[in-house]
Amino acid sequence: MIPIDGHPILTAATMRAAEQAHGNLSALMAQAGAGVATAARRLAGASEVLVLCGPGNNGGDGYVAAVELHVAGHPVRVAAATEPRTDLARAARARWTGPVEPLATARPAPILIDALFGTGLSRPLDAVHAMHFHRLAAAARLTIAVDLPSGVTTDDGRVLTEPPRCHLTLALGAVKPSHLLQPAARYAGHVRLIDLGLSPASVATVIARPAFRDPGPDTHKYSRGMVALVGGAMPGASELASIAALRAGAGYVLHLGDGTGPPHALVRRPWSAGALTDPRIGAVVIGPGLGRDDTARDRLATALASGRPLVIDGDALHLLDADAPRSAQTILTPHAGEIDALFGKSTASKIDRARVAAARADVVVIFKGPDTVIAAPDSRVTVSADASDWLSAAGTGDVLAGATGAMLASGLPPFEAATAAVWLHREAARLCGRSFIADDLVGALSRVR
Ligand SMILES: NC(=O)C1=CN([C@@H]2O[C@H](COP(=O)(O)OP(=O)(O)OC[C@H]3O[C@@H](n4cnc5c(N)ncnc54)[C@H](O)[C@@H]3O)[C@@H](O)[C@H]2O)[C@H](O)CC1
Ligand SMILES: [K+]
Repeated sequence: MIPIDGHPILTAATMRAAEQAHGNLSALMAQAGAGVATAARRLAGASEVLVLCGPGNNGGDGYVAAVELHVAGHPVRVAAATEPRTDLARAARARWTGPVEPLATARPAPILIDALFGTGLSRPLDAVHAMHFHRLAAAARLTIAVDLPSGVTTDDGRVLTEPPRCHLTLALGAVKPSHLLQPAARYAGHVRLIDLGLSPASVATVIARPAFRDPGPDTHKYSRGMVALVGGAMPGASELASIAALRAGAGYVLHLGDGTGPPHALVRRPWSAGALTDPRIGAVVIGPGLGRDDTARDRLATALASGRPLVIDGDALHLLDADAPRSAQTILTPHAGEIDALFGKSTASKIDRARVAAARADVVVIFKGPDTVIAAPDSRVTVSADASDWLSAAGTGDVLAGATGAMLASGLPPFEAATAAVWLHREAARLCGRSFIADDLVGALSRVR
């Protein structure tokens, strides 16, 4: 049971390919079931465990876990709605010598293990089965999902049948997209990986603590990174982004636009057509508070023509031509509405949409949300889940844009800069606790760094 940070994300198809390449599915199931049993014993104390087993190999993992718990002397019962239908699950079922209670009449236990369906789920659950799954979960103190909470898809975060909210999901062999993507992810609770030794390769990974560029004895303010923030109609937003860039670690932040006041570390200059020609500018951030009028349009055109690495956010995303050729490294920071507006609506998974957008616009995309997906044109993807729900407040996007500018100006390549900023922003939100405002989040950036 290990943390998932930095681990590859596999779809159901790539998972099956990894299993086939391994060759010994029976050994994999034995390992998976043993891993589930070990985790359950660690968390259950002396409490009784009830394992719900489905018809496929997810159910097979459940039977193996039940046998392992029994052998270890742990009180355990099994319930199922249907007989096993795969050879592996039948073999696992045959090794369970205790009774199998019908799901509909199963007695609750304090610890519930959901081994009904995993990566093979192809349609909604039978309504009566779903009802009893909820009944048993409501009576349990702890619900542990094997591989996935039964009812969610594997690859795109969809919910076919609403499962109970599990406390823990044990991802078998690899993390799957639905462990991270909403709405499925909210049913998984904490996600931990059970390593099956598959070492699968994937260009998609779970976000991990980044390698920040910390200052050294030879560092000066420009080498730490100079960020220019292009202001506009609402200077409050671009100032917030400016201060976020400073707090995220930029050595010098220039705010180009109107506005006065603290902090005095922020250098303020009025906007001019030549404002972005300073060769020391390592990143330009444009969009927070820019407005969408002709002035905004002119400023965006100047920024795009400047050849400086760019972070394009907020209003600037509404003025951008996604298909125009790029003259510089570019990071876009759209939320779902902005992705729709820029690239058209789609029912594809958030990971696929971010990837398609990045390739089409030849940019790094930070597709924001409670499940933020960062994608590069070369199809690398990293997903940040478990963000604080309290980030749903005005100004938090401006803070991310500023932090992204700081990371880009520090010399990190765009994909790494975007990843570092998203991680920093998420951790800052964690430090802030509840009911914080964007200004608090800015302060927390320093504390996380
Ligand atoms: N990843 C690994 O290395 C290993 C994974 N294991 C486990 O195997 C499952 C996937 O098993 P599979 O048999 O392919 O699918 P499920 O058990 O999820 O589904 C069973 C079966 O049921 C049918 N079905 C689909 N949806 C429904 C429905 N709503 N109602 C009724 N029946 C349904 C369909 O025919 C499915 O095939 C994976 O998650 C792991 O838990 C192994 O342990 C080996 C190692
Ligand atoms: K399950």
